[in-house]
Amino acid sequence: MNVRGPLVDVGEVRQVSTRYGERDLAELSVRPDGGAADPVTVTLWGKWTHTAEHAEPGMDLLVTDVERDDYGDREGYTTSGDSYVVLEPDFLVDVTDVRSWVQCPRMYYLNKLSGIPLNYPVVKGTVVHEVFGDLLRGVDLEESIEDRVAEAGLELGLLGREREEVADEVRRNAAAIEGWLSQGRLAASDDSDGGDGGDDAADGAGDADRGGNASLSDWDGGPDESEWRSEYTLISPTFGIKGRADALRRGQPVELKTGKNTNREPRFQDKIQAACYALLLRERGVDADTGTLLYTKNTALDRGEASGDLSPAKEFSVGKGLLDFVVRTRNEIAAAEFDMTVPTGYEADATCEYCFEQDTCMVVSGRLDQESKAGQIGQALPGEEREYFDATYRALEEERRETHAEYRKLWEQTAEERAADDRALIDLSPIAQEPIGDGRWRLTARKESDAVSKLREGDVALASDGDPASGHAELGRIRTLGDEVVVETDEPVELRRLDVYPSELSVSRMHTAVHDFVLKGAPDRKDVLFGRRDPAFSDGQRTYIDNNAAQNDAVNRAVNAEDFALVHGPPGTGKTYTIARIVRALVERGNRVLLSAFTNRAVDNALEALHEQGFTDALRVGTETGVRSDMQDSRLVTRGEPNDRAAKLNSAPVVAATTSSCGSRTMREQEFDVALVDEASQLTEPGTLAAVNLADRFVLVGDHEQLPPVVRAENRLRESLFQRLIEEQPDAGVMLDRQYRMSQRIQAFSSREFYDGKLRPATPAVAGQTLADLGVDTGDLPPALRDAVSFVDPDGAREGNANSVEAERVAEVVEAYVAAGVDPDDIGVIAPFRAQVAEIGRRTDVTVDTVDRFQGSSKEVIVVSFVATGDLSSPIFEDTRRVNVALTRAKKALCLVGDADALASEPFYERMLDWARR
Ligand SMILES: Nc1ncnc2c1ncn2[C@@H]1O[C@H](COP(=O)(O)OP(=O)(O)OP(=O)(O)O)[C@@H](O)[C@H]1O
Repeated sequence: MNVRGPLVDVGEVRQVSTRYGERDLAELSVRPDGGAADPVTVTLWGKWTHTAEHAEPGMDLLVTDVERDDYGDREGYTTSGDSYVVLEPDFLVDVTDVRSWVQCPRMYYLNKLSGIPLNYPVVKGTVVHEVFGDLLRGVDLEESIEDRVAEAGLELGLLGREREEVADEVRRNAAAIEGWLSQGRLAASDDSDGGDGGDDAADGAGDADRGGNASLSDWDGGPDESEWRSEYTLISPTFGIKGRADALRRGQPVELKTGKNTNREPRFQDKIQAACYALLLRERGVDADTGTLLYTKNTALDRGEASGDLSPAKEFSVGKGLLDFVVRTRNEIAAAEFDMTVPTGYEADATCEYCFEQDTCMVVSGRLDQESKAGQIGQALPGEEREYFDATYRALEEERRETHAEYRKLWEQTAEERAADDRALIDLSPIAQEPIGDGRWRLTARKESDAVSKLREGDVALASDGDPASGHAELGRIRTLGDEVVVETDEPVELRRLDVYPSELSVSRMHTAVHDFVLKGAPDRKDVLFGRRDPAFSDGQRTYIDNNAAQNDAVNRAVNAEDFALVHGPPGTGKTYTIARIVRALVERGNRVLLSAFTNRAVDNALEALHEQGFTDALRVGTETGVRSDMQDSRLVTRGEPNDRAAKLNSAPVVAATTSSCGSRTMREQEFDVALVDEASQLTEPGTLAAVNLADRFVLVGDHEQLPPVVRAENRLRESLFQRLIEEQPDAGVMLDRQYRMSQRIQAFSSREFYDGKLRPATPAVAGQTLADLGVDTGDLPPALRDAVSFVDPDGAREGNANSVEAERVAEVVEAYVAAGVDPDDIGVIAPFRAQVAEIGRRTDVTVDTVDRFQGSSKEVIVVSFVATGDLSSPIFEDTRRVNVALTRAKKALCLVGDADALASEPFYERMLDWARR
């Protein structure tokens, strides 16, 4: 049995005499059942006392396979020979992090701060891994090399590498893999234990039946002898570890290393990595007892004592002792992250002089004034910068924990619960798994029900055979989401379920952005952002836009900014139009511009506005699926001839990319004069920095009265850099005050409540627009809907997050507009909860969605469903900024559907009601 719960007390480690001799033990007090039960004592014996040294009250502890050990009338347990002790099992540590922690905990920390930079060993390593996967799938070696080198074209080009040179090097690495693979195949067909070095390995020629491609499809945890699987995602709920194994061979982990190792034994950290996967496999009932490391620079297949052991594959057996060590190491990481302690390096016995990271390590500890085994160099940063760094670091780690909580739901919730929570589409019926080139697979399934979820086309999601935690799951991008579901993955899976995948990538990229800003940022930039100096502007006023004074001011402000400028754009005020004008003005002055935004949609819109203004010399950086189809011609294709690809990017005067891709290793190497960031009010401060770091000056465009940054944790990440700066430096901003979207009647409430009454229609035509402009005779509408703003009380009842009576009424309202002659495509419905979106969606064909999906778009007619009835004990739209977005999407008619009594119970909604009923 297992014991799990929060720790109440952690005893000292002490020695006792037993009949086996002197042994260490530590007694811990735990409240089982997640803290619900009375405390019990758990005695940790032997090496598990190491974990006791890292444990502290408040942490969650799991001890598996305990034995009962009551003491007097006190309930007690003790570790057995089979036990594992896991600290904070809900904190998911990545296998690669366990590996770097084993090398040196400080290396783990530095990797987290600075991410993986663009360098040749990393890119080459990726190519070799891809080729390895291809070989396992039976792809011809030369074909694979050519393909994979081309795939890395842009990165190789940016690193100044020639295609042939790289191909040769990859070929040399692949030779070892190939030889070893064919040897494995021979051994397997011989029914011998295979894999070990042998003289009969010379036959390295490609062979069609290698790779087990046909059998890749339905491996179900019971691997048969000859099977190979490449890249396998594993998550362990018990041990709190996740990772992606390079390959599984007959259920045993194989890790590929693009290096040389002439010792007989694998490197310790490599062994640990493979052992992690063995542990994860064991949890799934696979008897993984052997790990294999494949060193691709070990070219000879024989063992010569003089030159060291040159066989590429080194096997080792994975015993309980090694697995225990893996778990203990993982516990050290979980404990350090619990306290958010910064490692010093003294935890490890690594020798700093031999470490590649020594210089970086010393610089970081010097600047942040951290204790470090390697020592410090340089002067510490000013106190406020170190405080900023620490506070943001913590906020990001809190966000990571929230992401892990999201992961946890993958196994804590049943499939049905997840579906009800909109986090998964379940019960899909698999139709096909087809290879589509580039080693990718297209999975197709039928969605039998009309279930909805948070998932959207273009999202990355976890495709699985029905059980994402213990079954087979692969990450993939959703291509189609209708009655048929199409997902593209790197590996084939029987598509029975699709889950929301909480990626940690954004947390990692935000860490890097903060690191680059604080540790590598220009002092001048930091002076203004830390409030030590006001932002400067040069003089000169030109007319860029002659029919809108605020927009013209904004362009001038942006062009003259020596540090930064802020453009505050309420709904429909021509933000995108102004952005395009700013970009052109900057390019005319000889500047190189980064055009960025939080979403792909906004980036594409800005690009479109540039095209409309006659400027087409902008390069769109993004994935094929992320970029809108009509912008594909502007997209940078990363595959191809390295020099050519790099030249394309390096020479572009304008590069357009999301802020998230600004954190990618290729974009981090780019330099710009100005970064212009749209939707800046929806970005966290580190998220904005990812773009801003790449340029000398920046312009942020946003509206802090609309949607705030989307983050899970309740902390400082919720305030955008845009909002902070507009409050600290209002003079650096210009508010666009003329809107081109809504009629006077519709915009009045938003203008008054959110913009001090300063927002006004740009022209009389905008102010006076009505449904009659669409050829609708308003006399054909029911009297209640004839005004441009109307209110309907359906007298429904909220059940959970839905209100079916209200949904019915919303559908009737939509019908009435359609009957009067409004095109259904011109109507949109907004509801606060996805349950209500689904409820309404079942009753109408017009677009129905949540506010978040409507930001940045508009419709002639908008119907808003408020759901709430009775009182307003739980917030309807979370905060009023969301209501602002909902109410400002309509151009000519807006109908609010809700419970008048409930709305009237809160002043803000009461004022809204008064306006709507006027
Ligand atoms: N100075 C201008 N003169 C004429 N039309 C303009 C001007 N500025 C903006 N517009 C028009 O107003 C409309 C809204 O502009 P735009 O799409 O740039 O708004 P936005 O502020 O980006 O909207 P959102 O609030 O959705 O982000 C567009 O049709 C645009 O062409």
